[in-house]
Amino acid sequence: MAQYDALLVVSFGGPEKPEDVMPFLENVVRGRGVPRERLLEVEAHYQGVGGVSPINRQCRELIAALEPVVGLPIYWGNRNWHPFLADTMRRMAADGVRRAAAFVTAAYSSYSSCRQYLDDIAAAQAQVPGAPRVVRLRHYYDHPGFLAAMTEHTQAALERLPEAHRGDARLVFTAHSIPVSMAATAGPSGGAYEAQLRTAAARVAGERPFDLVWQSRSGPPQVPWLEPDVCDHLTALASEGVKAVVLVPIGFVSDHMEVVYDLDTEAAAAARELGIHLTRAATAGTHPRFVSMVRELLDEPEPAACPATCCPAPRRPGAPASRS
Ligand SMILES: CC1=C(CCC(=O)O)c2cc3nc(cc4[nH]c(cc5[nH]c(cc1n2)c(C)c5CCC(=O)O)c(CCC(=O)O)c4C)C(CCC(=O)O)=C3C
Ligand SMILES: [Fe+2]
Repeated sequence: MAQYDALLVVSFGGPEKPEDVMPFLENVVRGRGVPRERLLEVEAHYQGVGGVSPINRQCRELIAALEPVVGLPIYWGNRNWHPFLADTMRRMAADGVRRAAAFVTAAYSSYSSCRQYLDDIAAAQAQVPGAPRVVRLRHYYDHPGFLAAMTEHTQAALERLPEAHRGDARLVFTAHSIPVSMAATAGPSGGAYEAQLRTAAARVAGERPFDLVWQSRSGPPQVPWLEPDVCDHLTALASEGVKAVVLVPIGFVSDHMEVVYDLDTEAAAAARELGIHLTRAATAGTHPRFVSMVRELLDEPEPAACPATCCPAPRRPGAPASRS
């Protein structure tokens, strides 16, 4: 069993009031070539819900659920909004933390879902004299705790469909789209983001047929991203005669903005228009098996660090090679 003296929860971060929204978005897209129009559109999604992303509250709820289970002091730091990782690192150093385990709220390999978090942890450590050592807990997309939570939530979403449609409803798994080039270099030998998602989706689907599609595309339009988009896929399913769909956001671990806007607002409207009965499975959130998974990960031997070559930062013409 590895010995840690603290757990560090590392997340994306989100705005908590209307004035936070633009500075948060600027942090997310700095040097990323996301068109201004796309940014203003996304700003409107956040302002439409009062300028408050659900993600910080969800992190606090996860930490509250972890507290009685992990038996360690828990710290929390974000990449893109308060509490920022560097500020948290400073507190950890002041509290005398020497060796922390990091639990990242992203389960899969890719630059955006793995390496970028590691780079941001390292950048925060570099800013803080006496910063603790940080060991990132392993990827957990195939952990029985994560899969049990998603399987139970998928079953519950199936049961929310009208009874006559439950038998032949299609399971449609979704994850954040990423640039095709980023997908190609994900993990130690490439393609890991999609392969891991497919593994997790197949385990949750069991005997049922399923599809894996993409959501929340960003970036400049001339750059290819993973397709099909979930709304286009619903259109295709409707033309095949599919009458009921359960959306399963297997790519995320809480019901944050990408889930409540892109699925519960946009995809739900598309389904209504197409005459498809649609329900959406909850993400892992604070499901007890997801919470106990973190404890189990802490009890494992120290995981090997990712090879330095995996999930490289994408080359972005005109942008600095790396932000951190
Ligand atoms: C793989 C992946 C995950 C899953 C792994 C993980 O969870 O980390 C994820 C999660 C999230 N993405 C989020 C929000 C945003 N992502 C953006 C933009 C981007 N995402 C990307 C990838 C991912 N993103 C990429 C390649 C970009 C393009 C810019 C770049 O190359 O980096 C933008 C910019 C505006 C736009 O959407 O165009 C926003 C606002 C939120 C917060 C939700 C909330 O506030 O509740 C969360 C959890
Ligand atoms: Fe994102």
